Amino acid sequence: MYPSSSPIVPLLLYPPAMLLMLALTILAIVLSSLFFFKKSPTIINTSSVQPLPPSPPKFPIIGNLHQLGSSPHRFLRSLSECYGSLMLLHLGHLPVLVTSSPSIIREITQTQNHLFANRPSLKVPDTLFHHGHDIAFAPYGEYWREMKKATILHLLSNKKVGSYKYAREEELTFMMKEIERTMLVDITKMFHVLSRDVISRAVTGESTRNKLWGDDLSKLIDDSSRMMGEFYVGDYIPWLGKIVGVVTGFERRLRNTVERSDKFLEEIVKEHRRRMAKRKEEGDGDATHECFLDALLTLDQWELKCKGVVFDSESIKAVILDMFGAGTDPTSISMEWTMAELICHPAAMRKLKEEIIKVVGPNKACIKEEQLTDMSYLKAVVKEALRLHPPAAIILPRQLIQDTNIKGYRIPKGTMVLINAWATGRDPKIWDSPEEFRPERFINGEAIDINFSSHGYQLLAFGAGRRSCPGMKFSVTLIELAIANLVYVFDWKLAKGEIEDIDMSEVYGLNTRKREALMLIATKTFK
Ligand code: HEM
Repeated sequence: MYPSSSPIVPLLLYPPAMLLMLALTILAIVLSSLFFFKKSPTIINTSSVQPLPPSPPKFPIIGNLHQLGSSPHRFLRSLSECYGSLMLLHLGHLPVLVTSSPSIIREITQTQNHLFANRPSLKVPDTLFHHGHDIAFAPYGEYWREMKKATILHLLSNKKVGSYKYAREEELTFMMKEIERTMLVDITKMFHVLSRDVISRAVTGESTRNKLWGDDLSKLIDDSSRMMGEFYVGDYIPWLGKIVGVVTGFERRLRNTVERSDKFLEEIVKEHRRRMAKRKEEGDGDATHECFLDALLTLDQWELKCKGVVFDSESIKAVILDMFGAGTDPTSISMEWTMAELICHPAAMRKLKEEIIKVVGPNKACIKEEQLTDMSYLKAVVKEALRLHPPAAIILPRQLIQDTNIKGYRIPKGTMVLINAWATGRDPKIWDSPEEFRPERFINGEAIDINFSSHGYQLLAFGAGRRSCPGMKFSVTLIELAIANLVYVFDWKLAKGEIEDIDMSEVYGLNTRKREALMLIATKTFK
C-alpha cells in the first residue's frame, strides 16, 4: 500500500494547518450564524429522487473538515454509531462516502468495482508521482492496468516472491547476527531495515547494506510518506490551496522532496543501466536473476504504445518509488505491531514458541521458509495483529466515476470513498471481544474461515477488489519468517518497565504506526 493510510490524513497534526482550520472554523461559525447552521439533507423522500446517505451537520466552506482531528479512523467510527454504516461527509467541496460495513465494502469493491476503481487526484501524490505515473495513485485506466500487470508479473507473483527466498533468508540472518551482537534491540528500526533491504534486492537486485545509499533510501521513504500524510487544504478548498501552500511553506517542502526524490531515483536507474550493460558485455543474461528494474528497463515499448500507454523515465521513477514507499513501511510496521502484541501477551508468545519448536525441533540455527506451512498459530498471530492494527487504517481513497446508488441511497459522481479498515477490524458485529488480541479466533473461533482475501470483507489490511494490494504475498511471507525466527531463536523482554506500561497507542498517518519505538532485550533460547 502506498503506503500508509490515506491522504485525508493527519489533519491538524501539522501546526499551520491547525491554525488555518481554526481560522476557517471561526469564519464558518460567523457565516453559519448568518445563514443558519445547515443540516445536510438526511433523507429526501421523493419517489423520483433517491435520498443521499445520512450526513452529520456541516459548516459552510469547510464542511466537516475541522472534525476529523488527529485520529480520523477513531472519529469516523464514533460518528458512524450515530449516522450508520454508510455516511456522507463533506470535506470542503468534496462529498466523501465513509463506510466500514462488509456488505457495503462488497458493493464498492466487487459488485460496482468498475465504478469505484479510480483514485482521486490529490496534490501530494500527483506531484510526487508526476501525475499518476505510479500504480497506487494512477487513475483507473490502461496505464494503471499495464503497470499493475507488469509489477505482478516481474515483482510480486507467487513465483517471483518464491525466488527471493535466498534474499529474505540472507537479510534475516544478518539481522539475527546484529541482534546477537547488541542484545538491546530497537525493533522498530531493525524491521524497517529488514523490509527496506529485502524490497531493495527484489527491485534493484542489490541490498542497501552493501551500498552507501541505504540511509538515503530510508530518508526518501520517510520524507515521501510524511509528505503524503500532510494535509493540503487545496484538495478540499481549491481557492485556498495556493495561498496556504505558500504561507505555510508546504509548496516549498513538497518541491524539495520531489527534487531530492527525482535525483536519488535517477542515480539508481543510471547505475542500474551501467550494471546491465556490463552484464551484457560479459554475456550474463540469465533471466532467472532478473530484478524488477531489469524488467522495467526492457519493457516492450512498442506493445505498450499500441495500447496507448506512454511509459517513460518518469514512469520508472514513479513505479519504483511506489514499491519502496508502498512496501517498506507497511511491512515493517506490521512486524512491529505483531511483536508488540506478543510482548503484551506472554501466553500467546509461549504458545507460538511451542508450536515452532514442535515443527522445527530445538537447537537449530534458524527456520527455513518451507517449515512455515505447518505453523497455523503463527499465521493466526499475524492475522490477528493486522486485524487490530492495519497499517492503512483508512484505505487509500477511491473516487466514483459516475452517479450510482448503494442500498437505496444516491451517490453522486466524483464522491470520494473512504473505507475504514481499522473500524471493520474492531466491529463487534463481526468479531467476538473485538478489542482483545486472541489469535485462537482464526483457529477454532468465529474467524476460522477468514483470511486477507476472503470475500466476507472483514479483514481488510490489504484492501479489496481491483485496487487491492499486489504485495500481500511478498509481505506476509517476510513477516511470518521474521516473527518465527525471532520468537524461536530468542527470548524477549521489554528494555524498560512492565508489560502493563507498554504504550500501544498509535500515530495516524499514511501508515498508522506505534507511537513509541519498541525497545526490547533479547537472550538466546538455546545456549
Ligand atoms: C503488510 C504490508 C502491506 C500492507 C498492509 C499493504 C496494504 C495496502 C492497501 C490497504 C492498499 C490499498 C488497497 C485498496 O485500495 O483496496 C495497498 C495498495 C498497494 N500496495 Fe500494498 N501493502 C503492503 C505491502 C506492499 C508491498 C510489499 C508492495 C510492493 C512491493 C505493495 C504495493 C502496493 C501497490 C502498488 C498498491 C496500489 C494498488 C492499486 O492501486 O492498484 N504493498 N496496499
